[in-house]
Amino acid sequence: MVDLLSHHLYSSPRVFIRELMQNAVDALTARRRLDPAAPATVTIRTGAQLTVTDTGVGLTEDEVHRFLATIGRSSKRDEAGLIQTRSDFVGQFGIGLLACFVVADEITVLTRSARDPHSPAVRWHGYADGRYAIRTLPGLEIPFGTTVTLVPRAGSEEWFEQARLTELARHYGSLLRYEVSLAGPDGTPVRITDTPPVWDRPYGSPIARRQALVEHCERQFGFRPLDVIDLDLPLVGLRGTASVLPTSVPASRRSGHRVHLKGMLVSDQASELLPDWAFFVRCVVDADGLRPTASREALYDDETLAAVRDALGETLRSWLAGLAASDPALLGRFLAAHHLAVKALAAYDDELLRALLPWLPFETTDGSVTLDEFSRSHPTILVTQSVEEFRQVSSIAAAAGLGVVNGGYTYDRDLIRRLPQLRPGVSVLDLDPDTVTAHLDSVDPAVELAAARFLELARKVVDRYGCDTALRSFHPVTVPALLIDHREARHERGRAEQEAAADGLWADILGALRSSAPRAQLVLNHQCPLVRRIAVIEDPDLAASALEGIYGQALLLTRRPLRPAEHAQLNRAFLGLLEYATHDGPAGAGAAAREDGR
Ligand SMILES: Nc1ncnc2c1ncn2[C@@H]1O[C@H](COP(=O)(O)OP(=O)(O)OP(=O)(O)O)[C@@H](O)[C@H]1O
Repeated sequence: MVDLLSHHLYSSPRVFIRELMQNAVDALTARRRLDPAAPATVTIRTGAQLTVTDTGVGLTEDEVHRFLATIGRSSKRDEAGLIQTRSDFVGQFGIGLLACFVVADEITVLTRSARDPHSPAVRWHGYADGRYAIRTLPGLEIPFGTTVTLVPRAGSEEWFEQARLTELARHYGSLLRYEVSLAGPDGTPVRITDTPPVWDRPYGSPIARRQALVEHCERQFGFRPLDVIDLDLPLVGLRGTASVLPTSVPASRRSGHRVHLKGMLVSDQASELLPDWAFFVRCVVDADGLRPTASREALYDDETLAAVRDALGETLRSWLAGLAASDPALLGRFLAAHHLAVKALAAYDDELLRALLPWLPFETTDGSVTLDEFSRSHPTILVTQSVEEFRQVSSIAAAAGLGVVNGGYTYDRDLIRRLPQLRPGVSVLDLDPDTVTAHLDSVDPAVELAAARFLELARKVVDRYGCDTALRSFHPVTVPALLIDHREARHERGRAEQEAAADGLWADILGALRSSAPRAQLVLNHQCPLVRRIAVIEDPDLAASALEGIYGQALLLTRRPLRPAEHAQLNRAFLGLLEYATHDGPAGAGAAAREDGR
């Protein structure tokens, strides 16, 4: 058991100093309960051996047998042996001292109980193989308290080196609530504790306090925060700060928070302290009411932790909502870095959305603007389902005066859809192909009639690809045609292709899935000079090849990945046109172009 609990429980030998400091501090807490005026110091001395001396409650011989010498026993539980989360003690499991066996073969504890002033001091020797020996020392001149001595095992000397030990003791113990100091071989003590914590110190002014918190964040996390938010949950005795990162970090590179329990650092990587969406802050907190796991290296994931997570999330949420009113410039800088996190949050929170709506940027046909701004010029907002759809229609829709928002990014579509609840008078519609075509100018009936033969041919050519044809007039004139297509139409084409390639039962099943999805539409642009020229080509084969080319180009304009059948179509169209451009016959396109000087 000694081996299991010392070598296998902890992630690194370095925790032994944390366990020693923690036992000393708990002993001081127990002594102060007996005598609030008792001295309360912990002194660590290192050299050939390490000693940790406290002026704490000490142990009687009987207690040494019961608590120190028995694995899993602790004097820090209640009468029934239950762990009291809200007690003042850090320890609770009765195994911490065993961490010392990672770096030493032998632990010596010299202790004298303040609880029973007439009982003599006791010296206990514990060995890594589980044996122990006890000796009582006559006389009462040894002061109350305890000294633990470790002699480094061969190979573990590095952990006893003064500089390393100072750094470790500060890492774990800087917020411990009693004074801890450390002296090296020359005997000069340095302070380990740095209390009260930076957020609880008295300052001359709020500006001075803020400056101190900013500098503290720079030291702890290495960045200058946009803002520092106070965290305070009296119910679990939690206090601390959340520092707002100045730049965005990918959610996948999220790092955790520094959590102290009753002053002792439990983890500097605790990500479970805050909700997932709060990846824009790094926290340092000290709490009384949270529980550590047995290795004291992580937080125990219980209901209290869940409630703390919610409550801290609420603190951040109200900070955000408050910022809109108190410091819009800061909010602007914050959103420039973290709008994705805020959108994630606003997607589930009406109040926050209402507060932040004027500030959240969206990609629209008017550029990157807020929805409030956008809805002023476009009371009907059209939303695309995907980024490709947006790219495909945005220039044409903008030219036609339509207001389109890119709904393809995570959260954006959900947020836009909630806009009418918050801004009555604004309507939000999904952008479908019919909406776009309806807004493109129709051509004069006479023009349409004149182009009837060409349109008929176009219909025939693109029908093969499950697509309808229309002739419209729109800007920009350099675009010969627009392929308007939605997801269901693409899906239906894919299904039809599979059905054609399949046989027997499978074809029947696919046939049964046939849907009446709206067909894609190739909208030819009558404003485009190229289309006008193609419309009057006499040779039907050349006209068909040109239409194949136009369809292929419109397909490329959609910027979506092409399916094998679409690649084949492009290939055919390209080769067909090359064929015409290069063959020598009298009706050859190359010859025609040469003749009229083009
Ligand atoms: N410096 C000390 N002064 C007084 N008693 C001590 C001291 N160190 C250890 N003890 C006694 O030994 C017991 C066992 O210590 P140990 O560190 O193994 O466990 P713990 O502190 O109770 O719990 P945890 O495993 O959570 O650290 C303690 O409960 C305490 O009674």
